[in-house]
Parts: sequence; C-alpha cells; structure tokens
Amino acid sequence: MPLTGEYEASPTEWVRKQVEQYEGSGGTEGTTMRGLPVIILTTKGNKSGKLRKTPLMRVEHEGTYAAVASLGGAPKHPVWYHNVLSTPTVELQDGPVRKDYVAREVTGEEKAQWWDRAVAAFPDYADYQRKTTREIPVFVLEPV
Ligand SMILES: C[C@H](OP(=O)(O)OC[C@@H](O)[C@@H](O)[C@@H](O)Cn1c2nc(=O)[nH]c(=O)c-2cc2ccc(O)cc21)C(=O)N[C@@H](CCC(=O)N[C@@H](CCC(=O)O)C(=O)O)C(=O)O
Repeated sequence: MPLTGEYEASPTEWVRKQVEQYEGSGGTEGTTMRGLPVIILTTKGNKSGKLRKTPLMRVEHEGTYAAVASLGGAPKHPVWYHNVLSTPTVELQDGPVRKDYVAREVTGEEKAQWWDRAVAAFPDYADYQRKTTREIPVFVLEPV
C-alpha cells in the first residue's frame, strides 16, 4: 500500500536538491554521493503526517535494503528515524525503481551482519560510529 500525503521538502538545501535531481531525472542523475550509490527513502512524518524524502547510502543484499540512521555520527538520531518507527511502511527508490518496503530495526547478530554490509558499501559509517557514543540504528527494509 503506497504511502500517501503531501510532500514536504527537507530544510537542508543540498539534500532537497539531491532529491529533486534524483526524482526529476527518473533516478538517472543525482544518484551518488562521493561516487557511491544513494537511494531515496520516503517516510511518513510522525508528527505532520507529511511525506519526507531522505537520501541514504545504498546498502542492499538480495533485494533487501538497510537504512542506516548515521547522521554523520551526530549525538542524536536523524528525525526520519522516528518517522520509520511510527510508520514502518516506507518507499525506497533505487535508481529508476521505486518500491514499497516494510522496515524493522535490527539488533544483535542480525545488526552486526547488516553493519558489515553497510560499512562495505560506505566505509565512513565506521568512522561515524567511532565518533559518537550513540549506537547508530539500522533498519532492514523488506519488500512488501
Ligand atoms: C534536517 C532533518 O532531516 P533528518 O530527518 O533529521 O535527516 C537528516 C539526514 O539523515 C538526512 O538529511 C539524510 O538525507 C542525510 N544523508 C544520510 N543520512 C543518514 O543518516 N545516513 C545516510 O546514509 C545518509 C546518506 C546521504 C547521502 C546523500 C545525501 O544527500 C544525504 C545523506 C529534517 O528534515 N527536518 C525537518 C523535519 C523532518 C521530519 O521528518 N519531521 C517529522 C517529525 C519528526 C520528529 O520531530 O519526530 C514530521 O514531518 O512529522 C524539519 O526540521 O523541518
């Protein structure tokens, strides 16, 4: 069941621009950050109910994705983390393909496995975790 609602763009200009370029090109431009692949995660605002679009590094394994709430190793979670907890139904666009997924936060062994995949996809994640005492959450997104 696709998400419905009014889209509210990010207040962060470079993020808003990447979403515009990614979606405006049908997922053919603006699909990387520092040469590594990026996906667009659409979540339902847990307070506003609006649709929020968040570029994230692409972490994928056999059709399942991970969403890493790193926020560059900041001490607080990104707010999209709370959106996903409230409404685990999300949309993910990977290049030209946009599908519905259900997200669940992972812990323990499963998180460790996905964390290794995340760091393999984007090594900076390891630096981000080293620079904060906040445990960076990982969601696994399974196709609906
Ligand atoms: C700035 C804030 O964004 P955020 O949700 O905290 O997310 C911060 C960042 O994670 C987000 O900008 C990411 O796209 C940054 N980012 C990555 N962020 C990551 O955490 N991980 C990544 O792998 C990652 C990769 C990446 C690649 C390219 C790129 O351009 C950006 C990338 C924001 O949008 N705030 C809005 C509110 C957004 C929102 O969801 N509001 C909710 C309420 C949320 C609440 O307060 O509970 C609502 O509408 O109800 C505002 O202040 O108006």
